[in-house]
This record gives sequence, structure tokens and C-alpha cells, in this order.
Amino acid sequence: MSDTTPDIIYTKVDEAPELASGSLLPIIQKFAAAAGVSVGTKDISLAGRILATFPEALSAEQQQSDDLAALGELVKQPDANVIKLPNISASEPQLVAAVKELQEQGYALPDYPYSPSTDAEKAVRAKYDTIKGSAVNPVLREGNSDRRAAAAVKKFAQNNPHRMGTWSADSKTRVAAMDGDDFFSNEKSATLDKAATAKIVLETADGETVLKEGVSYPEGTVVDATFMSAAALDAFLADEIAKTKEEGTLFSLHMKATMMKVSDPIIFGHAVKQWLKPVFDKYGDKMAELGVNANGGLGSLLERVKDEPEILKAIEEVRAERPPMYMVDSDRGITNLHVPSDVIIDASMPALIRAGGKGWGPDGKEHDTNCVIPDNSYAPVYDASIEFFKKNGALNPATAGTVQNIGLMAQKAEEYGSHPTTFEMPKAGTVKMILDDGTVLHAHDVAEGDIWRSASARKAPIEDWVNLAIERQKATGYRSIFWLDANRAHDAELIAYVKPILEAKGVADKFEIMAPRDATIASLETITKGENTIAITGNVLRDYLTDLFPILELATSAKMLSIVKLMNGGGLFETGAGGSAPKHVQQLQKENHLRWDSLGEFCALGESFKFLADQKDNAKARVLGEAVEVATQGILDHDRSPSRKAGEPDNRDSHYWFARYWAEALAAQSDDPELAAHFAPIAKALADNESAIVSELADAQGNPADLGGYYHGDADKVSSVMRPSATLNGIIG
Ligand SMILES: NC(=O)C1=CN([C@@H]2O[C@H](COP(=O)(O)OP(=O)(O)OC[C@H]3O[C@@H](n4cnc5c(N)ncnc54)[C@H](OP(=O)(O)O)[C@@H]3O)[C@@H](O)[C@H]2O)C=CC1
Ligand SMILES: O=C(O)CCC(=O)C(=O)O
Ligand SMILES: [Mg+2]
Repeated sequence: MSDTTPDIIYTKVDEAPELASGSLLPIIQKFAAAAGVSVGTKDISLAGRILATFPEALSAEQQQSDDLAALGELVKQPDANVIKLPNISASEPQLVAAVKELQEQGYALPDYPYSPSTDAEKAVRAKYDTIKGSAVNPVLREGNSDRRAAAAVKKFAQNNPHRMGTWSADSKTRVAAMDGDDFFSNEKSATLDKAATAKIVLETADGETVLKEGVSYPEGTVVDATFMSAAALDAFLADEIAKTKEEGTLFSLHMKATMMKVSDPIIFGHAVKQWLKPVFDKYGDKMAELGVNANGGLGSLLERVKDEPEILKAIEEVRAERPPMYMVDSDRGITNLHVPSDVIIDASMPALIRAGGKGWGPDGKEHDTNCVIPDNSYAPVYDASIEFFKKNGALNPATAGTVQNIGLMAQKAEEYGSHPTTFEMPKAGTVKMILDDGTVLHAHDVAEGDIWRSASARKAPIEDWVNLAIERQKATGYRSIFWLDANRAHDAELIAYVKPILEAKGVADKFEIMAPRDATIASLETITKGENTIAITGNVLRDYLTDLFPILELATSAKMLSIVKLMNGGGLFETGAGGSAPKHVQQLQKENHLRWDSLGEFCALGESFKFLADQKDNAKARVLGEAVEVATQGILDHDRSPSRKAGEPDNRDSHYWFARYWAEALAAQSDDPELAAHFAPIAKALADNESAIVSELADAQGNPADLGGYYHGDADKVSSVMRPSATLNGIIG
């Protein structure tokens, strides 16, 4: 790192976490400065990334540096220390909305080309596509993941159990997955015995089309290829729509259109088309002329046909025949199929399971739900959970143990790195992955419209992941399970890595290897008994399980400790395991109450200071970090987390208490008398002015709040909304 790089980088992001930073970051910077620790920022927000991508469209003062690229380099440096808050992984409708807002603010960005035809439009579209979906996390996650609830957080949840929905044995809620011809059943996998460069071609009756060239893999990479049949998917969706109606449940679809930004919007589009099949059969050509793209969801479809009464009438007729749909917002008529990124499986399925298997229907009431998750790779986890709770009743958070996670994530591992090598087949033929020595690594016969994809996992990250698991097992002694299915092609290749490492280290007897369905049941049985377990998983299950178990155990994944031990030695500290909570922003805009819980930020901050202390032998950073832990404990012990309701303490109040407990802990410690002396008057001022600060914060709530923008807020407006206590600001400075 250069001398000018701050000791710690705190990321500028979007939505609720960014609003929270408006209040918390000035406190962090001020406290850190007293110990000589600098905390800088890098902008990885959606708006920031858009502006950085189109310098040619902007005036000199509007241009923005490419902070994501800079951070991507930084995380490969041994002394990287980054606190990463959750950011928007934009679906097409979110990206388009952000562009529109920026244009209205006077940034002359090009319109998003829905159907690019000229070369210029194609170039603009290609640039926008790089910003879409999960474009940040894979760049920064140059290490594997260690996610768990800190001991204090888990204990707090056991002592203050949250409300759980009730499960009944006769619940009609279930998971529906395809019975074949999906990614799971068509998968092939191989481990490369030497470095190779591959090309991916489609051979058809008319010749060969190159889909991708120059994909290079180091020796030892596990390379998979698979496809989902479009015809099988359509038949499955049609069948499930019909079955949902017979069963009298809600129809729901759970995808990850953000991280799986190529394959999953296509699957989502198939569901939109099946749902409105008679309309597409009759008016498909007309709708195509109007620019309808089913992959963008019902919301954008309805917008494009709004002046076509005949099509609107046909849509209404079909809707009347369909089962009720699982709703995102029943008051505003927003369905599951409106926007591809509204229902994201890692958050949506756990919320439904926590609620006793209930989803919200169009009538604003809770109902049993058919949860459609087409591919079978991971659907069994949710199926097994639902069946477990039907049989055993809901989990009891007061007595349940915990499931920690060690996730294979580094260097774009597995499906989450597959979008550059995912294609919707333009024609029927054979897809081949051909290595530079002529070897045909994988071949699949496909039909037009099938979704083919290749994913890979590199040797160094796999070995690092196994070693991290060994370390965590040793540190905890918990039951440790590799969630790998010996009957799945990719998992079998991973098992071939895992077993020899465990044996060489003499710890094979400390680990179990189970397919996801069995591992789910074993883990639920373990925590039901009050015992703990470590789930050692691939990248997708890392994502899914670190929402599923925290939401059941702690009510939220926001309170998780999420450490990414970077492979080159640095540290990336993610805050929580959840996202950017768009609903929280809506509430703030409406009634100036922010229910975002910054506990994830507090946990990450403590780890980041302690990492700095170890890395740079910085004793003051250790004192700061230890005091952060005391403050975090104080927040829990005194129940200072935000309330969900306007008029009650919110995110800003929790930051006041955090600052106060932090200052008190710094004043009380004796390791660094200089810091103690510095913070004693600050702690006193925060305590003496409690009633003024609390009432100034309370007065701010109630009325709509103006942020000057949703994706690109006005810094001064955000600051005045998020720092409404003049007394507190006076003390913090
Ligand atoms: N690491 C990352 O960068 C991640 C980014 N994302 C992105 O976040 C956005 C939203 O994703 P979504 O799937 O809706 O998931 P979210 O985790 O943002 O939201 C789901 C729900 O979880 C609760 N929640 C999450 N975080 C907190 C918190 N700190 N405090 C209190 N409650 C919290 C909220 O519940 P309630 O409304 O009941 O209060 C929220 O509505 C998307 O753009 C997605 O791409 C998603 C996951 C991770
Ligand atoms: O990058 C994303 O889109 C989401 C990441 C996520 O859900 C996670 O890591 O838990
Ligand atoms: Mg997640």
C-alpha cells in the first residue's frame, strides 16, 4: 500500500447501509483519528460505478475515479484492510432507474439500450452490462469466507428469543424443483492436470459458432459445464402453476438474479412467459415490437403495454385464471414476478421459513406457498428444512445451537463466477469446451433456448478453504460437515481435493461429508439439541446458509461477523451477511425512521482494528478494537438496537449509544493512558448531554425525509437527515 492509502478503507455503498454511514462514519473517523488511525472511503455504490464507467459523457467536475478497480487491486496487497458494506447488485430495472435519476441530476449519461442494434448502442450496452448484477463482491472477495455469529450476539439471541411463526404438520407449503434436465442433472466436471486455455463453441448443422475464447485456467482448476433445458423448464413451470391452483397455495419463484446475472434473469423470464402464456401466444410479436423483455419482469412489461387496451384486457383475463401470487408489496400490487431482484432466494426463503412457511398473498394475508426453485443443486436444502419443521415444529431460538459457515468464495469460485461463460443457446447443436491442446473437456447436446453455463474453482482457493475449515474446527471442536454430494459431478471433484488434505493433516476423523439434503437435516438436528456445527460449503451455499441459519437463530443476518481472510494476507471485513434493505429507505423517506441495525458494522469495525493492530503492530488500534467490542456488548446488554417503528429509537440513536459506550470503554482502559485521557471528557459530555441528544434525535422523526436522490443522494441533505442532533454533532465535531 502507498503511504497515502488510509489504514482502513470504509466503502461507500447504497440504500440503508449508506444512510447509516452518514451518521456512523463521522464517529468512527473521529475516534480513530485520536489514535492516529486513518479511515478513508472508496465509492462502490451503483451510482458511483455508473459515473466511473462513462467519463466521456461527463464534465470534468462530474467525472469520478474507478474506485472499484482500485479496491480490486488493494485487496491483493498484504496489508489491505477494508470494511465492506453491502451494496446493490443491480438488476436491469434498478440500473435503469439509477441512470434515469443521474440524468435528471444533470449527468448526460447515455440511455440504457434495451435492444441495441447499432455498434455504438452495443458498446454502451456492453458497458452497462459490466455494472449489472453482482459486479462488486466477486472483485473484492479475494479470499474465502468465515461467517458466524459472535458469541455475545448468539447469547443475546438465546436470552431474548425473537418471535417465530408456527409450523403445522399439515402445512401445504413445499418446494418444487425440476425432476431432471436441470443444471444439477446435466453437470459434467473435470480437474485440469495442467494449465489450459479453453474455447467454448456451439456446433450446429450450419457450422461452428465461437461463444467464448481465451478462457484460461491454472493447473488444478475444477471446470464444470452444464445446461438447463428450456423445454423442460417451461413444462415444469406450467405444471407448477396448475398444481399451485389445485393445492390452493400461493405461487412463488425464488431466484438469485443478482449474482447469477445471466442465467437467473432468463429463468425468471421463462416464468413470466409461462404465467402469461396465452397473452404471449397471441400478442408476443406485438409485445416484442413494443420492446417487452420478459426477463425484466411483469413491472416493465406492464409499463410497455400500458397504452394497449386489448393486451391489458388479455392480461387481466389470464390473471383471473391464475392462482394467487406471492407478493412483494400487496398494498401496491407488486408481485413476485414484477422485478427480478425483488425476491432474492437467500433472503426470501429464510423469511418464509421463519414465518412458519407463510408468504404474503394479494389479499394482504399470509398463506401457505408453493416455493418454485427450478434447479435441484440447492433446492433440497429448503425442501429438507421445510419438511423438518413440519415434522418437528419451529426452531426454538432460546435453546438452538448455531451453524457457522466456512465458504469457498475466492477468485470467483463456482457458479457465482460463471456469468462470462453462460449462454442462452441461439440454435440447437452441441456445445463443446475445447482446450488448447485439442482435448474436448466437456460436450452437451442442446436445443435452442437452453441455458448453458460453465463454472470453475481454482486449486489455491480450494486448498485455502479446506485449511480454513481445519483451523475453525480446531478452534471450536464443533461438528464439522463438508456439504458436498458425492453423486454430483462438481462436488465429486472437490471431495477428491478435500479427503487427501484432511488425511495428510491427520484430521479426517474430525469431518463428515454429506450431500446438502442430509447435511441440512444433520445440522438442524444438531442445533435443535443446542449443539453447534460448522457448515463447510461452496460459494452458493455460503450465501444461502449465512442468511438461512442466522434468520432462524438471530432473526436477521445483519448481526453476523463476516470475515474474508484475503489470500495475499489482507483482511476484508464484510458487515453482516444481508443486503442493503431497500424497504428501510422507503420507511425513512416516508417517516424519517431508519430501522437499519448497524451491529454488523460494529462487529466488522472491531475486527478491522484488531487486524490493523496485528498487521502493523499498532497498539493503539488494538485498544480501539477492544473498546469497540465492549461498546457492541453494551448495545446488546442495554437493548440499544433500532426499533422497527417510527417514534421509537432508530439507527441514529444506536450510534449515539455506540459512541458513548465506545468512549466510556476507551476512558476506562489502562493500556493506553493517553487515549484514556483523550476520551474521558468525550465520554462525560456524551453522558451529560444524554437527554438533549435523545430528544433532538426523537424530534427528527415523523415527517418525510428528503435525501436529494435515491441512488445518488445529496451529501449535505443525507448528512442533515442522518445527523439531526446539534448537541451530538458538537461533541463529535
Ligand atoms: N453483501 C452484499 O453486498 C449483499 C448485497 N445484497 C443486495 O441488497 C439488496 C437487497 O437484497 P435483499 O435480498 O432484499 O436482502 P436484504 O438483506 O437487503 O433485505 C432483506 C430483509 O432483511 C432485513 N435486514 C437486512 N439487513 C438488515 C439490517 N442491517 N438491519 C435490519 N434488518 C435488516 C430487513 O428486514 P425488514 O424489512 O423486516 O426490516 C430486510 O428487508 C439487493 O440489491 C442485493 O443485491 C444482498 C445481499 C448481500
Ligand atoms: O453480491 C451479491 O449480489 C449478494 C451477496 C450475498 O448475498 C452474500 O454474499 O451473502
Ligand atoms: Mg446472501
